Amino acid sequence: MTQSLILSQLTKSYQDTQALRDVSLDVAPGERVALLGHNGAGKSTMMKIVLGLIPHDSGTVSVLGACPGSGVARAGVAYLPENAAFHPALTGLEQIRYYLRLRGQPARMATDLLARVGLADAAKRRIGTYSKGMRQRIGLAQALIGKPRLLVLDEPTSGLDPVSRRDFYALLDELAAEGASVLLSSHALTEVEARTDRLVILSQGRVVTQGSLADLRRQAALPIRLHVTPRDGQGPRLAEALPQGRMNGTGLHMSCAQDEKLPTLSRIAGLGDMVRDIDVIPPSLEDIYSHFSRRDGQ
Ligand SMILES: Nc1ncnc2c1ncn2[C@@H]1O[C@H](COP(=O)(O)OP(=O)(O)OP(=O)(O)O)[C@@H](O)[C@H]1O
Repeated sequence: MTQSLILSQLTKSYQDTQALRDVSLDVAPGERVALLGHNGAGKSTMMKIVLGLIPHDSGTVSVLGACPGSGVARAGVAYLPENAAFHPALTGLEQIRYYLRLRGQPARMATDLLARVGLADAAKRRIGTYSKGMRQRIGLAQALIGKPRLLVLDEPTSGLDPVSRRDFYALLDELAAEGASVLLSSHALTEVEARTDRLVILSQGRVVTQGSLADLRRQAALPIRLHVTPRDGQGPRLAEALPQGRMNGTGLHMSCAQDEKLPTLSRIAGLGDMVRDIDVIPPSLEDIYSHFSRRDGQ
């Protein structure tokens, strides 16, 4: 399968700042990839290079099999900037019709695009009266013009409420199922954990790790946390039987290495009627992200 995006040993410096160092990354058709990193990690620089807005210093970039910024790449790539600005006096319908005309597409497609992003009811209202989430949806409707094969989305859900975020990711799921590739940056770790296929952690311009959450979890090999709830009146006995744990008002908290999980669980199960319940809490993406960022000296 031809990859939608291939970055190979990409570097980029601005005067004395090295923004990207030897970055290699592929995105396949239908794949949703999240780019994670602290402020200044190089996410926007990477996106600008993919869009053909700035040149890179060395390495290679293939966007839909073509050079970034070429006719083929521009026709197949959509971009949603973090703070998309629109004309406040235009209605959503007028704004999208305008973009359709610019892209040489029939203006009548605007109604369908607005319905797709959940703005059918607000289509005839001025954008100046829209909430931030609604403006973001206008941005997404604009990005969907011409059925893009690669969507580049810079912090697309910042400032959206939880329901709008869920709707946004549901729409990305549909686009990915139709074969579109998605490269998005985000600081909202919990949502990308559940809604993307692969995570790429960028730190100081370098890819420190990438993979599915399960891959990253394996690589990080962080301890698993266990929460053991005692039966009524059994707390003191449980604390004595599991001295490595820490008892608080809700139960006993302890942790163990990944490869100790099953033996530890069977030991706890062997405590019989002292135990009411066991919760196994794997490391979250926040834990994994901090682990890799710390390892990189941040
Ligand atoms: N035009 C520029 N001139 C000089 N330095 C720049 C320029 N643009 C970015 N940089 C520097 O390059 C590095 C990477 O910046 P970039 O904007 O790509 O990071 P980012 O990961 O997108 O950050 P954020 O999460 O804050 O948007 C930073 O050190 C930044 O200061």
